[in-house]
Amino acid sequence: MEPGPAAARGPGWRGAAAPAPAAAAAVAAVAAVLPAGGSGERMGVPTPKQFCPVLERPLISYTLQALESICWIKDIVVAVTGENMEAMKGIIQKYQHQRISLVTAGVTRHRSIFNGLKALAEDQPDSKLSKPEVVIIHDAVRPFVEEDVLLKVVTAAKEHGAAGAIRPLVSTVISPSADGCLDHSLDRARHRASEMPQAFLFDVIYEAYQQCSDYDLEFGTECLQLALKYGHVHAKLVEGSPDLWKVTYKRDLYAAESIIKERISQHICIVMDTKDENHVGHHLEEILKNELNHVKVTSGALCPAGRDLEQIILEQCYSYVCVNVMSSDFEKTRRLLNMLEESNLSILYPIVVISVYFLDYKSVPFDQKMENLMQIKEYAKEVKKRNILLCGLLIYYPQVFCSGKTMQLLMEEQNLQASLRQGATIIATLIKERNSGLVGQLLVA
Ligand SMILES: Nc1ccn([C@@H]2O[C@H](COP(=O)(O)OP(=O)(O)OP(=O)(O)O)[C@@H](O)[C@H]2O)c(=O)n1
Ligand SMILES: O=P(O)(O)OC[C@@H](O)[C@@H](O)[C@@H](O)CO
Repeated sequence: MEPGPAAARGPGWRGAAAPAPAAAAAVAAVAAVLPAGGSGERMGVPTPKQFCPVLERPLISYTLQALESICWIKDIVVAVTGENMEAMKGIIQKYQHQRISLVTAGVTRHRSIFNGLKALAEDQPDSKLSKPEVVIIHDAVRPFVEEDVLLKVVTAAKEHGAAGAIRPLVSTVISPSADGCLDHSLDRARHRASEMPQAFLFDVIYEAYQQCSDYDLEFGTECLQLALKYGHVHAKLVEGSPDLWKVTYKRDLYAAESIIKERISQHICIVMDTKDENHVGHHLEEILKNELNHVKVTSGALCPAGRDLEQIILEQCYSYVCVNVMSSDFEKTRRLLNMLEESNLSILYPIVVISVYFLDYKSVPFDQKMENLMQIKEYAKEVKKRNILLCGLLIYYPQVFCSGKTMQLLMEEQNLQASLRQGATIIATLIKERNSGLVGQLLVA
């Protein structure tokens, strides 16, 4: 077994690990076993699905991050095949996962889980981990597991001996006859789908696996059934959320990527160095707030010393709009990128940085400014290596607003509003899609 290094953090992590909720603190010790030794045949690709990339990061890393962000889970045991052991160690190292121990998977899911439990049992010669009171079993390919459902199944397992998450059935379950016709169907309203996480008093599930028949180890798919059959324990069933589904087919990877993109696009920070309420950046901020319901739009300054910006970075914001007015240099953007790189924020999720230039590109000669703006291509290539997606956005900002010539002011006001609305639409799309194919591009509103 290989313990892993210190952890990286992602959305949902708030600085020092949150204190354990009272109910969890009532459980003496909790560990988790993650079966991750499958081949992912139904995914239809050579790479086992737990290692398939989602936003250029292996799927299993999201599940590890979800579990390691919960401070009352003391140890996480992951079962992987021998041929994937080095790859798994590399993932733990790259994403700085913590409290991870690796064991060799079995040829079936139940055998993998059993190997994970043996690592936690103190009756094994090479066991380095202490036996938990309660053990969580969770498929490594179910990345969207939240603390509340884990706490519910752990608390229920302490009382009942076993507990598992369930979901309403989407399709009706039927039983075919030998000749391939309908024999009977089950009343869908009286049945549920068994999902994960599940939790057990360690002794209940470990003894069940030790008594388990070879047939059950080979063909079984339900841990709760083992606790019932061999331990006479009727597991408590806990309603789970829709996001607990198991990534099984390719479509599930697309769904997982969409959910992750949606989650990290919920907060946009407008970076500008002014408190002037009439600053055009504040108009852009207002339009973004109106365009994007349920998205938090805040503003942060790079100086003095970017203190409030540092707080926004700590709050795990992954989307930044850096506002430059009547300038085409990179100084502001460069300083923002330096702060983001120092924060290590982009280890877990791609950060989008949009460098916005308000320029009167209809009346100001383009040559010099354009040359500066084209630097973005090279700069973007550089920061892409650190998972930062940088692109530029040119928003038409008539000079009349600077010279204050009121006679044209009204005429140009509508043009500016149109540009700001189009700019906000482009910003929203770039942040939502997080398409690495657009890095280094200069878009025009
Ligand atoms: N011998 C096995 C088989 C499966 N699993 C794990 O059990 C979980 C759920 O299993 P499943 O979705 O069936 O994964 P695969 O067996 O990889 O998928 P398939 O049946 O499509 O091959 C996955 O995290 C998988 O890696 C495991 O640890 N050991
Ligand atoms: O059979 P699979 O390996 O695809 O899935 C294993 C489990 O996730 C599945 O059986 C759930 O119903 C929970 O027990």
